[in-house]
Amino acid sequence: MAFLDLSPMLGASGSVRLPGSKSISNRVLLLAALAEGRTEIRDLLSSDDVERMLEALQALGVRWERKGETLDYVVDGVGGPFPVKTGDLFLGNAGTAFRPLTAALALSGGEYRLSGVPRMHERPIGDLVEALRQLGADIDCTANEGFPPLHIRPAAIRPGGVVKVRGDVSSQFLTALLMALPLTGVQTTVEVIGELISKPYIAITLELMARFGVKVERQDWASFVVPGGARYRSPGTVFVEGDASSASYFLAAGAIGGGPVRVEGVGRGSIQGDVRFAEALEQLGARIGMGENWIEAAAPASGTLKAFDLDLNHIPDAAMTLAVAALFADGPCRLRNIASWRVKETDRIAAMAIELRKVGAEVEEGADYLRVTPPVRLLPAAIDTYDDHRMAMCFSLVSLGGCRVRINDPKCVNKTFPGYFDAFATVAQPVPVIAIDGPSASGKGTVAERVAAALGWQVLDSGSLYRIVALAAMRAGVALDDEAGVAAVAAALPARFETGRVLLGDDDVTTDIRSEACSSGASRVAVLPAVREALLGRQRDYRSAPGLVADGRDMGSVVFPDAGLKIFLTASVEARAGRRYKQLIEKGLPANMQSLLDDLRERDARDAARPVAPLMKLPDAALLDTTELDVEGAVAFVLDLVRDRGLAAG
Ligand SMILES: Nc1ncnc2c1ncn2[C@@H]1O[C@H](COP(=O)(O)OP(=O)(O)O)[C@@H](O)[C@H]1O
Ligand SMILES: Nc1ccn([C@H]2C[C@H](O)[C@@H](COP(=O)(O)OP(=O)(O)O)O2)c(=O)n1
Repeated sequence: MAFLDLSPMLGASGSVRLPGSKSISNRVLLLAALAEGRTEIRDLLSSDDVERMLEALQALGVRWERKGETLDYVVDGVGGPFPVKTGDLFLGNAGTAFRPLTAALALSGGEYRLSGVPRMHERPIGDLVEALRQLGADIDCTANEGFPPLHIRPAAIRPGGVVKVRGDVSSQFLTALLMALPLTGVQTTVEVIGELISKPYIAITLELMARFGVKVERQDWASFVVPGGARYRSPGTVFVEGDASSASYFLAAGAIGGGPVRVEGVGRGSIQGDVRFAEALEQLGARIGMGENWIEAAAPASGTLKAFDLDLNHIPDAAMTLAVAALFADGPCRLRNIASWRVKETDRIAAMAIELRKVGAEVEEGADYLRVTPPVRLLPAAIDTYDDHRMAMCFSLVSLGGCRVRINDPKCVNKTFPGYFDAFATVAQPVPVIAIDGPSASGKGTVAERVAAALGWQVLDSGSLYRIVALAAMRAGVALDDEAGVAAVAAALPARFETGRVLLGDDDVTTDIRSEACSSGASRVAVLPAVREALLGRQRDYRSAPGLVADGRDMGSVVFPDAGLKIFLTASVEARAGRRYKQLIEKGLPANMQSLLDDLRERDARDAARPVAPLMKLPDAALLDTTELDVEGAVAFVLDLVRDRGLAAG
């Protein structure tokens, strides 16, 4: 399974230009297709769901063209029902394509089959089919009644009068019906049964229909009159606003990670209901700024988000972002009136509960609510995303808690936001790492410790972990070439570092691990891939604010490939043997110059030749040869580079 590892972040600030709104993109495409005249659409969203709509329109005889490599399209409207009267349409998991096309095709007088991915076939559409049947449409649910796939046949449509549709499962049924009804040319009233959910999405529908010349008369949110003789007419050019739901991740990043983070493409003038996510964030204490076409969020003055109890029916999609923001609140939070989550790309209430628990939260799941109690400390976890773009985007925010997080199947964001993780990387600042790799006795440990002390950062002596593993394996009687056996020792290693001391269980092994037996043992267990894998997460957990200096052989290549500074520290083998000799004698340990030289040569060869994580100078590492350089000189070299790259704050 493909995954993306996000590093622990220090914070977030900056600015992001949002991709186009999915809701607006797919509505505008359909309206432009049904309208008379040519419509120019600017800044259309480029994503899977929009692709599905474009393919379907083409198959139905609508001519459209993309202007070069831009996000601007031209659609030649067909001025009524679709001209192609038969078709077999695959619509993936795009609800914003499936529902409106179902309604428009049911009233188009042709024979069509509509299907999608397996999850699409689990998402209800019965209420819409029922409403269309009241108009005389002939629609078959070919697998299970109430669910796609669908088979539509030509039928005598009886428009006019009153059509009833349920509004409490998905507001897309009402949207679909309203957008299709002008095809009949007859005045028809739609009455909503049950409390209409997600009203702001209906507001988008009405606003866009009006721009295409059809004004629907609304009485409360209960009944809607589509006028007779109404026809869609192209308004000429339509600009697609930035996606307000996508904005929520960046605004939350600003509120959690210090900020300010600004999103451009939505603002005060937006017709999307999800801009009200900013108000919800404000209730959590975030500081919000807003202009005509931008919104900005920063952390509360107190630094911590306030616990909340909110009815989120009006912003069902952006509300998912609040479930993850709850991890950063100062107490238990409740998200209410979110039952529609259960019929989205996945059962989002269930999925959210499972994944929030993985990072340490206590979660209570109800039919239409979630209660999230934030953990004292976030736990690193691999997050499953359920083919749901919003799950993937939401959980990227965990990294802002200074906690690494793995996102499984990160490409699912392509549904609405293919460049999401790149955009996230432009506002989130990873905890900085200096990776110092090089051969034995080149001075890595000494330099790493001094640099860390100068910066006030954490330090990781990764070699000592391999040494402790070798010692623990020898003590447990596990042969050093028994890969599974040593890996098991490594995975459960009860090792701790305490001010200058190394402890294995309750034993102080500070001196023991420096013995020649442990040095050569470490070098032997370090060639075993399963051992390296077992120590990977443990090493990455040393990365915490304000920064980390890590030394070893593969700090820059494997453990922290995104390190802001990589150093390859080396010296001639004679110089290194001389240093090691002096070091051992000073510690009162036995030492022999010739055997140290032989041993270093042998270990250099083994470290460089092993197939996993071999020792080498990476192309992006700075070379530091200390054969003729003292410790102070080496430390100054590294600190100069830190300054040049602006790696340390202040
Ligand atoms: N640039 C240097 N010049 C001289 N001696 C050094 C230098 N860097 C380190 N040393 C000494 O060499 C010895 C080995 O260094 P150490 O940090 O343990 O190496 P490593 O971690 O690379 O095995 C230490 O006693 C250290 O003081
Ligand atoms: N990141 C690391 C660190 C050390 N190792 C191996 C290499 C060495 O043989 C042992 C011990 O490492 P350490 O840095 O303590 O060894 P030296 O003091 O340099 O001899 O572990 C590794 O493979 N990967």
